[in-house]
Amino acid sequence: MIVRNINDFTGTKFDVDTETWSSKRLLVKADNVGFSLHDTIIKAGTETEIWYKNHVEAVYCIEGEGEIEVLATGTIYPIQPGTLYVLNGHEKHLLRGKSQMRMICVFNPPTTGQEVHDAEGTYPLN
Ligand SMILES: CC(=O)NCC[C@H](N)C(=O)O
Repeated sequence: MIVRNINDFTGTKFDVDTETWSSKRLLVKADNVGFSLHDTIIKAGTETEIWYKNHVEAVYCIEGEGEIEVLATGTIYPIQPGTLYVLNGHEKHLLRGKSQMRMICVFNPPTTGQEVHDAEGTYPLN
């Protein structure tokens, strides 16, 4: 059994900060549970281009407002608390935070916990 508290992640190597988002990786590959679980903040007024070609990501918004644009189609979905989106087609997308958003993210396969997006918006397959 694993029991953790988000407060214990602040400033650790599993607390990753970038220009447009920060993310605490609460469960990672080394935990051997088959997925990773992240508590992510999308910063207000930001846009991030993302393409998880090696992962499926499920994202559940619990705070804030924003939108996701699917680049292949131009379709825009609003995001608000209670919205879930799942990138089960590895969709390349733009994620926009209108206000600061807090998202609970699940990755399969799991991340190591240190990932930041490369030039394509991708995380490597570890
Ligand atoms: C929602 C999203 O994809 N944000 C980017 C960061 C990612 N969730 C992560 O925690 O690595």
